[in-house]
Amino acid sequence: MVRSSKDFGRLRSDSDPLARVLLPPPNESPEERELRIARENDAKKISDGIDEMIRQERIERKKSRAEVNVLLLGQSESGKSTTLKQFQLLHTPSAFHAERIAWRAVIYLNLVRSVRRILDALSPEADADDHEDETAEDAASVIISSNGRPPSAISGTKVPNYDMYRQRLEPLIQLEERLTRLLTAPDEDEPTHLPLSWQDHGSTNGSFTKSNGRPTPTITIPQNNSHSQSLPVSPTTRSSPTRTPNGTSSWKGREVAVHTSTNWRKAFALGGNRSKSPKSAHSGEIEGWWEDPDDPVHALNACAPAMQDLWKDPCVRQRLEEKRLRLEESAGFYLNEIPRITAKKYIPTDADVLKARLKTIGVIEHSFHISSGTNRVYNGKFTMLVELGTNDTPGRPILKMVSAVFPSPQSVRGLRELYVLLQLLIVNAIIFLAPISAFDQVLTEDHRVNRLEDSLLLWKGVTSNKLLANVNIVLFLNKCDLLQDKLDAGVRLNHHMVSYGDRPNDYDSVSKYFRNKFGAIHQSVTPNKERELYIHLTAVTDTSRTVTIIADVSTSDAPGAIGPYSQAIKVGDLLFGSKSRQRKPLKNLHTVVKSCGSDMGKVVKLTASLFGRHEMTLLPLTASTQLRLVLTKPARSAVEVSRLPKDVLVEVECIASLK
Ligand SMILES: Nc1nc2c(ncn2[C@@H]2O[C@H](COP(=O)(O)OP(=O)(O)OP(=O)(O)O)[C@@H](O)[C@H]2O)c(=O)[nH]1
Ligand SMILES: [Mg+2]
Repeated sequence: MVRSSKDFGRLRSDSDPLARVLLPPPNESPEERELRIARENDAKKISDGIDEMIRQERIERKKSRAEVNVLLLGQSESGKSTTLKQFQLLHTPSAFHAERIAWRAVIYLNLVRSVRRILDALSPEADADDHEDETAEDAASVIISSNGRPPSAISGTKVPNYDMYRQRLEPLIQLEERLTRLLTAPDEDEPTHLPLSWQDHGSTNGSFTKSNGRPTPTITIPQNNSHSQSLPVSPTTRSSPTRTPNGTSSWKGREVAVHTSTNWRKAFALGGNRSKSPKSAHSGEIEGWWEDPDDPVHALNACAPAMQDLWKDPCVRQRLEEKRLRLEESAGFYLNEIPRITAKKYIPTDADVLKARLKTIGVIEHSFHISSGTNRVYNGKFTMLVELGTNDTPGRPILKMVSAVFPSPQSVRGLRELYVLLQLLIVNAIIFLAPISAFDQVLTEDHRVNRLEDSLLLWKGVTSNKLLANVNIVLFLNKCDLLQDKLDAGVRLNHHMVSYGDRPNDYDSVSKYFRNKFGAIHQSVTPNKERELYIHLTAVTDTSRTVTIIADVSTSDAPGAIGPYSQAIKVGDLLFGSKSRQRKPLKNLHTVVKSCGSDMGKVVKLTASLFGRHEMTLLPLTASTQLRLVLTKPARSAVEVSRLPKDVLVEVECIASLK
């Protein structure tokens, strides 16, 4: 018997509530039907296009072999995974978009964790902890003082509604546990393996349990021992230790980390087989997880008003301020966007995915076929970016791995990782990330160590390494956006780093100081005095800024090259402002394009990208000037530049002179 698609639709709808939603309206006229079918065909075309792009990328990936290996290094939360995501967004956008839905669970968990951190910080038990901790911290302040705690943190603003908030938000505490289990559930390929409970991991601290001979992801639960080598718990300024209301320590404060050698995205797709393709976002297809009563979105959605009330409560904010718990700086901060994130049909945006925090354990690698650009090194070649998880084995594995350029045996978890690590033997370039906003933060695993000082030590270890003497190094002084906010909020660098002295506490001076400091360390310890160091001031969560830098990494003449040190500084100045720039408003954008145009033959690269500031700087142009344009609106080419309205102001900066 031949059935029409309508029949199939009706049959499917009996068992599938989603299909019912997709059924054509009962009294559809022939014209409406035609329109609907045309709409559906269009949607299918878009969807097929995406599938084809993904397929092509896969084929490309299989055909090519990695020819350029870039290693991402830096302390935990320095931004390595985020940089990887930016590369992915730039070079394999379809794959990036295809994974957006899977990040929903991580974003939910990040949001729920922020709420719980507030509740924990407001709890009466937290005040008792502050009493205990302060003595330890004061004693521990050596060269760089750790995060001092003001007396107001101990007895300060009371939050009259605390109990009410705790009660209204109780479902979120359970949701946190559920999401953690979901995220750390084993692959679908292992249907017989039950999700591991947190108790199973209590003492594993990143070790792996085997199921059917294969590794399964674990929740890493660091110990609170200050000398332990375990993971940092808190991403930002130290927060109160996590306690349950009765004061016993809780697993819930621990950061979730999933080993990357498993197909974690599959595990992340909420609802298993009911997980939805991002196609639906483009085509308007309705495949709603919101129809599933078990989906976490319902608990979140129901708690959204309570979350909003908590976050908007002036007493709460005052108390957090007193405790110096700056959640805005935290990894995975979504509290300012509660209604959007908790909406039933929420689909993460690119920016949401970039902000999402999931700790990396093990080795993660992404390969890109870089076909744009004119340089002879990267053009048409396959580039592999490798991130080394920092804390999965005791004893700072980065330094161990890098100094041996080979892992310790226990850090190799399978053939795939072994393969990746073998690739490291032929590493061409290192991107080292140092989050310079962290100057007032301490490592969670050791409250005596300032995070920035830890980065400097790591930097020294990497740059002094003899085996890496001929590897180009690109330094990302990262989280500049947070640095700027912090300095604007009046946090003083010299309170935490005495060597800064009485220099001005503004962004330009501070960033210059850090550039010089990292540069000087490299200069003094590098075994290869000829090696060029490329330094960028970055905010890798910001796509428009990072794209420009990534384009530089991918298109310069030497592997990993961005340009000589002095040149890179100017790139940073461009992105974040420099006193030395001449400022001159420009009335007509075409003038800029024209004046560039006359030198076009000599212009090596003309880059344009989104930039949020309505101002411009124009340095004198000469016949041998390389130009960079940073626009107030998105634009990807000079052609687009000339199409912008005449009154749009741009920033133009000379970044180097051609030899
Ligand atoms: N505001 C801001 N946030 C950033 C920046 N770079 C990274 N982040 C955020 O910081 C958090 C940590 O970044 P990751 O990329 O996960 O850090 P990582 O170095 O991979 O950390 P591990 O996997 O633990 O080694 C994420 O939530 C990022 O979104 C930045 O420049 N600015
Ligand atoms: Mg990571």
